[in-house]
Order: sequence, then structure tokens, then C-alpha cells
Amino acid sequence: MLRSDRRFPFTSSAGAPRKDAGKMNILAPVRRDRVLTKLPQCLRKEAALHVHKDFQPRVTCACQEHRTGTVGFKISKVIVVGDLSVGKTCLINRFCKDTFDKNYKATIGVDFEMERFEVLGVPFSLQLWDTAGQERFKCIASTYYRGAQAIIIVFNLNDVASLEHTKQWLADALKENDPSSVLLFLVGSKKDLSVSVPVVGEDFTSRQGKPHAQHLTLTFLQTPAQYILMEKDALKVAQEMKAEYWAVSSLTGESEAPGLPACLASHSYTSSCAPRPGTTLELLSAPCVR
Ligand SMILES: Nc1nc2c(ncn2[C@@H]2O[C@H](COP(=O)(O)OP(=O)(O)OP(=O)(O)O)[C@@H](O)[C@H]2O)c(=O)[nH]1
Repeated sequence: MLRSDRRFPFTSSAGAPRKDAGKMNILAPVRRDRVLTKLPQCLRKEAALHVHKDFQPRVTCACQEHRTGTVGFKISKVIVVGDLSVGKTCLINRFCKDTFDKNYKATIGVDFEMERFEVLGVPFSLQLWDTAGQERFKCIASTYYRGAQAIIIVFNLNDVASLEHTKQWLADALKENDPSSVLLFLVGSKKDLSVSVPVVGEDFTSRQGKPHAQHLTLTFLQTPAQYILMEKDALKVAQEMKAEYWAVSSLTGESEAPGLPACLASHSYTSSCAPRPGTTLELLSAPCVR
């Protein structure tokens, strides 16, 4: 179910197969640009539930002494959904490998990337699940939706229909996840095509030189004014979804998900600290050692 000619699990961040694939305990050092030493105010440790004044005192105490066995960053699972060819794979490739491929290769089912970070000195991993936009693979892809901490819904800033479809993508993804705890991001892709000075009358095929585009019904925005309207609509949809909104270009790397790791790390930290059903019972009956 992986892109046959692309990646496979456990590749290095450069995309090459790792010599130590299969030996998960030997890890290469985290890339320097993946080391976060500071989180935004609202995402710091102080935001964790267990530090709130009225939180269960014994659990708070256990968390402070790292006795829960769960304190630390959990792996965050992120699923990326959206219409066919909107640029989901390119978005992930830009984020994980800082690369861009202008050739379209449809994702078959799902694809997977693991990205490692260090946040405030603590290792943190992001699992990025790239799902197929093609209708015929939707059934396979949706089996991977469960257990996501974040959902990234991608649409093409030049294709109004793809924005309209985001609501359905979200509804499908939320069937498998808890809407109250999942973080949502609405991402408008291919910003470079919208804001670059368009050649009037030029279509997608001639602009990109991709034969596959002939099969797609795309409405190309021709003027900056139309782009502004599209962004306005997108912001409205994001508001309705309670999602954070980004407009990005994977081609240029513009606005590439800057806050994503910090946001997810914090989310993962706070949810790690919150008592899970089993843990809570155990902790409540244990004496609080100071
Ligand atoms: N100009 C431009 N082209 C882009 C951008 N992002 C993606 N593309 C192109 O759009 C096409 C589709 O990109 P993909 O990332 O494969 O799309 P996808 O959403 O993963 O497609 P499926 O796997 O079929 O769901 C490719 O030809 C990319 O090169 C962008 O930011 N700018």
C-alpha cells in the first residue's frame, strides 16, 4: 500500500534506506532544525492539565515525580486527507525532507513517514500518514484514520471544489477519532500557482506540462482578487471546523507548517500527563510521596 516507487517505512530523513532499519533502538541523532528549545507561551508545560490548581492532587504529585510511567511525549499520529492531487504528499515531503517532486504519482492506499524531534530536551516523534485522495482507495485509507492526534485537511487553493470537499473529508476522519481531543488544520496548497502572475487563458496542463492534468477538472484562479476570495472562503470553512488555517506552497516551501511540531508536542505532553483510566485508579490508591 505504499507508493511503489517512493518511500518505505524506516527511511532516513534524507529518504535513503537506513542501514539500521529493523533495529529501532539505534537511532541517528535528531536533525539540528528539529530541536526545539522553546515553546510558545500557550503550549508550555504550564498548560498541562496536571499543573492546574484544581486537578486531582495525587495524580498531580505522581506526574511531578514522573511516577506515572506515561509522562513524556507520546508519539503523535497525524493523518493528511484531501482530494486527489491537491498536494498532500508534496506537503509531507517538504516538511520531512525539504524536497519537492513536480511529477505526480498517485498514493496507493496510504504512505507513512516518521519524523523525530527533540522538544525541551525530550525526544518526540511525529507519525505522518499520507492517505490517497482517489475515491477507489478511500476505503483502504480510511482504515488508518483511527487514533490520530491531528488531522490535516488539504485543499488546492486553485480548485474551489476541493475546498468544498474538505467538510466531507473531515467528517469521515472524525468518525474514527474523538472530535473533542483532535487538533485540526486546514491547509490550502499550491499557493505559488495562485499568487504568481497568471497568463490569461493558460490552463493547468500547459502551465505545468503534466498530461495527467487533462483528466482533472480544475478551476484555475486567474487574478489576485480571486485568490483573496478563495482565502476568505477558506478562512470561513476553517472557522466552522475550528481548524487552524495555513496557505502553503510545497514548491517554494512558503509557510511550511511552522507551528506543527510544537503544537503537537504540547498536545501530546498534556495528554500524556492526563490520567488514563487504568493509571488513575492505580495512582489514587497509591500514597503520595513528597
Ligand atoms: N505548483 C505546485 N505544484 C504542486 C504543489 N504541491 C503539489 N504540487 C503538484 O501537484 C501534483 C500532485 O501532488 P501530490 O502531492 O502527489 O498530490 P496528492 O494529494 O498526494 O495526490 P493523491 O496521492 O492522488 O491523493 C504533483 O504534480 C505535484 O508536483 C505546490 O505547492 N505547487
